[in-house]
Amino acid sequence: EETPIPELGVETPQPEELRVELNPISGERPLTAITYRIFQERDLIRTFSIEPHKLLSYLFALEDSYQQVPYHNKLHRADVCQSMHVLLNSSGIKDVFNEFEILAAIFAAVVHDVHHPGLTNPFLIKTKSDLAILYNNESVLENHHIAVAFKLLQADERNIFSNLSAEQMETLRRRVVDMVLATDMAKHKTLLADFQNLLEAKKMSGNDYLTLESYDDRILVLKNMIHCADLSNMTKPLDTYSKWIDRLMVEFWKQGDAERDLGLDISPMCVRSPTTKDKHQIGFINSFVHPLWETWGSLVYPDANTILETLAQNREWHEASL
Ligand SMILES: CC(=O)CCCOc1nc(Oc2ccc3c(c2)CO[B-]3(O)O)c(Cl)cc1C#N
Ligand SMILES: [Mg+2]
Ligand SMILES: [Zn+2]
Repeated sequence: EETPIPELGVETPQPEELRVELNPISGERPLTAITYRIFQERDLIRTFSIEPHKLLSYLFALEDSYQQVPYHNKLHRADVCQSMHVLLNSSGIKDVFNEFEILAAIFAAVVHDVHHPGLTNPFLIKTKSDLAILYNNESVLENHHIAVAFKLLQADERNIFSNLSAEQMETLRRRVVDMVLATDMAKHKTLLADFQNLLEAKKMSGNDYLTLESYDDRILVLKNMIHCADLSNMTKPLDTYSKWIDRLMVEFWKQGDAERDLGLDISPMCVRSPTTKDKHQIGFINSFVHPLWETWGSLVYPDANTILETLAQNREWHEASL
C-alpha cells in the first residue's frame, strides 16, 4: 500500500523574484512532455509493456511533487533527462548499453532531484534537519530523491514497472540507486578517478571501441554519464547557460539568507555579491566540471569537442566579468 512521502523537515525558501515563462509547447508540464517523448523515441513503452496512462500519472506526480525552487525544480530534471538522452547516443558508446540500462538511465535522470528543497547537503546537515537525521548525514538529498521516486511507484496507477519481473525490477532499482547516489558532489573525486582508471585500462587493451563486461564497469560509465548530464549547464550556449546560472544564484542566495538568519556561517557560494557568481563558477568549472567533461570527451572523442569549446567560452565569459 502507498505510504506518505518522507517529510522534508525544512521549510523551503519561497522565491518571490522568480518569474517562470511558460513554454508554448510543454506549457506547465515540461518534465512530462520531454520524458514521455524520450520514452516513445526509445520504444521503452512497448519494450517494457508500460501502460501509457500509468506513465503519465507517474510523470505528473513527479512534476507536482517538486518544490517551487528557482533551480532544482522540474525544469532542471527535464533538462538532465534530455541531456542524458543525448549522451546515451554519443559515438563510441551508442551500442554499448542495453534497453534495461537505458530505461534505468532515463528514469534515474528524471527522478534524480525529485522533491529537492533548494538547499545543500551541508546546510541540511549543519541545521540537523529531519532528513539529515533520517539518512545519517550520508548523501542526504540523494537518498531522499530515491526514496520519493520509489514511493511514488507504490500506487498501482503509477507503477510504470508493473510488467517487469521481480528480478528485472531488482536490477533496475539497483542501477537507479547507484546512478542517483552518484550525483552527490561528495562522490565526485572518487567517481572521476575510477572513470579515468577504467578508460586508461581500456586504452591499454588497444581495441578502439569500448567493451564493458562487468556490472561495475558498466554502471561506472552510467554514473559518470548522469553526473555529466547533471553538470551540463555550462556546456550549453551562453544564452541558455546564463539563464540556469541566474536561477542557481537565486537559490544559493536564499540559502545564504537562511544561514544568516540562523546565525550560521554563510556558505561561500551563497554570499550575495556580484563577484560571487563569477568567482565560484570559475572555481567550480576548473575543479569539477572541466576535468569531468574532459574525461568524458576522451571516451566519446571527437563527439564532445563542441561541448569542450563551449565550456571554455563560458569560463572565459565569467573571467571577463571579474
Ligand atoms: C549551473 C551549474 O551547472 C552549476 C551546478 C550547480 O552548481 C554547483 N553545484 C554544486 O553541487 C551540486 C551539483 C549538482 C547538484 C547539486 C549540487 C544538487 O542537485 B544536483 O544534483 O543538481 C556545487 Cl558543490 C557547487 C556548485 C557551484 N557553483
Ligand atoms: Mg541532486
Ligand atoms: Zn540535478
